[in-house]
Amino acid sequence: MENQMARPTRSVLYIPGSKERALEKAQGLACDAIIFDLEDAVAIEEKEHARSLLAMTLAGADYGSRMKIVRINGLDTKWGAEDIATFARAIKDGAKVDAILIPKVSTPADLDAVARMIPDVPLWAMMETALGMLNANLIAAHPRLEGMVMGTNDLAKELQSRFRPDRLPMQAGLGLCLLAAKAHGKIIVDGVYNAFKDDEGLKVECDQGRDMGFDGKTLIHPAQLAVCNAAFAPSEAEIDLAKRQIAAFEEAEAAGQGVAVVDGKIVENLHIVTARQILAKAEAIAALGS
Ligand SMILES: CC(C)(COP(=O)(O)OP(=O)(O)OC[C@H]1O[C@@H](n2cnc3c(N)ncnc32)[C@H](O)[C@@H]1OP(=O)(O)O)[C@@H](O)C(=O)NCCC(=O)NCCSC(=O)C[C@H](O)C(=O)O
Ligand SMILES: [Mg+2]
Repeated sequence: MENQMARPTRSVLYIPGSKERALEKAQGLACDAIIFDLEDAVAIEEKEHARSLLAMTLAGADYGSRMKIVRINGLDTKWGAEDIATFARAIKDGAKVDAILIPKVSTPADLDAVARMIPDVPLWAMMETALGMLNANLIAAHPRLEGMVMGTNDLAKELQSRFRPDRLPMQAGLGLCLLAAKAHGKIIVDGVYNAFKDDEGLKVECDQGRDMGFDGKTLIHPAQLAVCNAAFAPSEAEIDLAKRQIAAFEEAEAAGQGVAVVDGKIVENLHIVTARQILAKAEAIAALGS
């Protein structure tokens, strides 16, 4: 929870590393984090171009406080090793990269392999294989891991499941990864909503992810930012309730009581922890100015 307090990750926008205009536009978009993608969003014939364009962009462009995450190709592809070598060099030379995101992580050994090749940079894991779901606890425990990203498209492909607005087929995987991330204090963001012109469907999925406890959601288009930022920020009602709970609890404590009652519901010490987290998150978002 510490990471999340310090740096909101409500909206995490994918940008194909090959798209110069999108790379430029993102410097002014209201996203908390960016995944600069070299993997599935980049066509095979553009892989090398995307890698060098991205390394050059991250050496010079100003993405402000947005977290900058580079998604490499897997080490089982012909581009993975050179992606890592390029960004290890670029970071050494001053390129601003906050984390390297590894696709299709199935075991902690997948993280070890990259960790050996690029020291000192936090690693993030795409959680998108059936084996990855089953190993989520071991993956989340990895000392170099900072964050997890649900890859619901690849997971659906492996499961041979069908899209449902309630995401019933995804629930086991989402739940396992969420439990693992929370148990080990890592950031975890939800998968993408493919229908980028369907704001209503996006809102339903954002609300579900927020209700479950995700720290934010990955997105594929700038048009999805506003809905997502709103869904993952504390609402006015939540902020108001948190303040009233803290005040009521402090009053109860001063009177020698361990429990207060607000809006007909009990408030104990543990609820105050949540209330303070809500206020801290609201403050961190306000400090971003978006
Ligand atoms: C989905 C898109 C291909 C749509 O692109 P396009 O037709 O160009 O959209 P628009 O014309 O509506 O774009 C309007 C302007 O916005 C800019 N733009 C578009 N997308 C982005 C973006 N992602 N980031 C920044 N800026 C963006 C355009 O340049 C236009 O700008 P302007 O010229 O000023 O008008 C496209 O959105 C896209 O490629 N999205 C990303 C797709 C992607 O990254 N996919 C891979 C990740 S999903 C995944 O695989 C997750 C996981 O691994 C899993 O398994 O689930
Ligand atoms: Mg994927």
